[in-house]
Amino acid sequence: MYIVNSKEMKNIDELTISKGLQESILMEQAAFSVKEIVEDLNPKKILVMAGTGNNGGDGLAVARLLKNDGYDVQVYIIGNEENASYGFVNQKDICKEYQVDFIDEIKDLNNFDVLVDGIIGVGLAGEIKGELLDIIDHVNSCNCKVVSIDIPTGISSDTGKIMKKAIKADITVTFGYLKIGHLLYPGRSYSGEIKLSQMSFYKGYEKNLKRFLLTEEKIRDILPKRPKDSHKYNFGSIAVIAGSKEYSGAPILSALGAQLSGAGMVYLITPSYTPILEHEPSVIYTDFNKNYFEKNDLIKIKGKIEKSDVILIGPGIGQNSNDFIKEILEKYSHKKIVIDADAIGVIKKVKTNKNMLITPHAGEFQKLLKKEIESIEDIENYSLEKNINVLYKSTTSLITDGDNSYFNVFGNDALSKGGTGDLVSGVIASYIAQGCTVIDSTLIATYLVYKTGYDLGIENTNFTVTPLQIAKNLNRELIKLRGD
Ligand SMILES: NC(=O)C1=CN([C@@H]2O[C@H](COP(=O)(O)OP(=O)(O)OC[C@H]3O[C@@H](n4cnc5c(N)ncnc54)[C@H](O)[C@@H]3O)[C@@H](O)[C@H]2O)[C@@H](O)CC1
Ligand SMILES: Nc1ncnc2c1ncn2[C@@H]1O[C@H](COP(=O)(O)OP(=O)(O)O)[C@@H](O)[C@H]1O
Ligand SMILES: [K+]
Repeated sequence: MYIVNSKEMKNIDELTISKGLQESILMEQAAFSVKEIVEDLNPKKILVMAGTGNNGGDGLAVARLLKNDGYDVQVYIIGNEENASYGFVNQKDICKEYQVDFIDEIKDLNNFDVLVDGIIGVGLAGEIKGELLDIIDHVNSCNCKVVSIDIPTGISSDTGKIMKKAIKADITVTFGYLKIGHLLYPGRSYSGEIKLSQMSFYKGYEKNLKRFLLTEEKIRDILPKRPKDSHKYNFGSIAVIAGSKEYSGAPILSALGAQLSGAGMVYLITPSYTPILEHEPSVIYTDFNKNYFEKNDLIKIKGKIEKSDVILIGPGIGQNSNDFIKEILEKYSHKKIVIDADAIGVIKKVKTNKNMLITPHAGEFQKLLKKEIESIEDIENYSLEKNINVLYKSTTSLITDGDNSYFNVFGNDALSKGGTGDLVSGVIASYIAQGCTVIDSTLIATYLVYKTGYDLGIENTNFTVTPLQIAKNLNRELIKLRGD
């Protein structure tokens, strides 16, 4: 499913209109779908708040459709009508013909049971100012159900950020395509339930789109088949190079993630003792009885690394092994490498390539970027400049190779526990070993871990789910995906 930004949406609108489909037809389609959703709320008294752009035009059309069906509806216009869009003016003229009731003052919003937010949509420019600030406060403090048209007023459709103030919607009805702002927090929570309505937009533009929502359907398409006539080396070998005296649990979660999701051989190499074999005896285990890896340890593990199709480096490795990590990244840059946790910072010092994936959370990415992340483009541009694949881990995770990006929205707070990331990187390495591309492996792994965490949270509570429990239950999603 495609995701667009405001510029792409504008281009799609314009291209559709250039094909001969009039703007008023699109507006009627948009308004009709909003009207049906408002009707489902069984409202007695409705207020449509209309801005003076096309989002307001949609709002006016909704008011007219509701009025025509006998609903008690009033319209309040916000903004300067001198600069109104043609769509707004046209809809206002039609509203007058249909005797829609306009009010020029709102006293108590609690007199209405449904508010329709047709104030500003994807045309939001800059921060909210002036009288609208108070109106938004008023809307957010009332008890009515709020239905936002296209995107809640005040949420940037490009970043999901609140542009000073924003309306908190119960339902957002959006048209044709999801916008980035619906998927990234805080926009994601301000949007409430999102309803996507079909429109007659010209689909020819879709070839230019490069952002997608990760769906179960996509995972079904890319999940590898396991041939019956096979042996362990058909499913790849992984060298998990992880851990330190301080963090001996992280390697366990990574190795379990790799072993319990289908890899053929998992070598776990840690500096200090890690009781992995108590969890899973099939892992091939080595440690060096020391606190952290040093550069000269490389010679001892060379054989295992060279036998492996994939290297996973970083979980629990600490800050003292940077020279060792750098050496591995340089020497084995021809192999697929998943670079996680403390190993991520080391990529600043090496030449990177598309065999590599980094898996930073927001804090780790900020350190790489040396500034706050302003938008999805910051992550995509970094991926392009560094020529590296990125899994940006957050409440909405982004998976990108710089050219195409996927949003994963399956996770929730059941995952907000130390160790979830270690598990994710292990599962990613597993699917790379099984022959999937780095990006597909990241899609599959994040889907499996997040969805399993989500489902376990429903059964047990999000308080109690642990990464180990998720690791042991990865089979559940796989059973569903296989269709057994
Ligand atoms: N043109 C089309 O084909 C379609 C457009 N649609 C609607 O049109 C909307 C986009 O319309 P527009 O491009 O006219 O833009 P909007 O109506 O979303 O926003 C522009 C209006 O908001 C005001 N505004 C912008 N930033 C502001 C700020 N910071 N503070 C206060 N006021 C601000 C502007 O003065 C202008 O009146 C979509 O979100 C959607 O609702 C739908 O009807 C679907 C079809
Ligand atoms: N509230 C949340 N909603 C969705 N995903 C979450 C949430 N909290 C954590 N996650 C996911 O859980 C994982 C945590 O990874 P990370 O912070 O690296 O953990 P660790 O380093 O302790 O193993 C990431 O994939 C992140 O996207
Ligand atoms: K809106």
